[in-house]
Amino acid sequence: MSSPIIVAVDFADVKSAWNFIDRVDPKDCRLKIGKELFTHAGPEFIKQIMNKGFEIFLDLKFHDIPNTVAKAVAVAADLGVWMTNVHASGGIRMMEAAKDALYPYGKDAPLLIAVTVLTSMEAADLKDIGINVSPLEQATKLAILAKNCGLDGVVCSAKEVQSFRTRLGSNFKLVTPGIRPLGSGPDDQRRIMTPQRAQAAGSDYLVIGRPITKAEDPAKALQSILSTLDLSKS
Ligand SMILES: O=C(O)c1cc(=O)[nH]c(=O)n1[C@@H]1O[C@H](COP(=O)(O)O)[C@@H](O)[C@H]1O
Repeated sequence: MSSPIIVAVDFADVKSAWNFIDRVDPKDCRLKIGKELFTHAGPEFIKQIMNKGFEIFLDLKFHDIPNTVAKAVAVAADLGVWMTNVHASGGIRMMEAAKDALYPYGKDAPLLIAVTVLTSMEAADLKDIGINVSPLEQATKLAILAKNCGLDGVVCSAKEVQSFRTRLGSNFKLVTPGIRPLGSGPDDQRRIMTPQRAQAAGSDYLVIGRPITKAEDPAKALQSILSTLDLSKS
């Protein structure tokens, strides 16, 4: 697998999702199933996509008491997904419980990553919820906690990648949504970057949704973004 792209399969229904998935090769991208499609279609749908050879990022951003999150993460591992995530702001005990729950799965455990500061948030949004530091400062604090808890990486903005790479090392996975090719509007995203710049900054995985899923021809949109990336890198 040389593609760094994870497509956010945020379609409203299974038929539209299959229209896209059936036209894509697993070597061109991994697929992220998030709250919308998971709530609609559930684990059976994920099993069907995995049977087609796709690696799945189950993005349910668990954020709850440690016991609840640990149990949920173990169910994700039973499902056999490649990656899953929790909110770092759930705290150290929650992240440690999630990591411990994956211990019995050994090398078959999914990658466990923590969301730092959502890419839809900027300084003013943090201020609204009582956090009076910049997104970079807050994301850095949470990324260090996630690493200390033994997690495999974080979800962050590509704007934070250069700094995180230096502080957190080359093996810590940096997964970046908020990716917008030139000419695509930001939608609700605030800390955005183009695919090429995110890759050049050192992002491991680029999570891309609407620039692909809302395109007239999603499979073609994916190929067009891929053609701008260096596929020998990942
Ligand atoms: O965990 C995520 O995947 C995530 C974290 C984050 O900070 N920002 C973010 O946009 N995401 C997800 O990444 C996808 C981005 O989609 P687009 O904005 O349509 O490209 C969505 O499915 C979001 O749920």
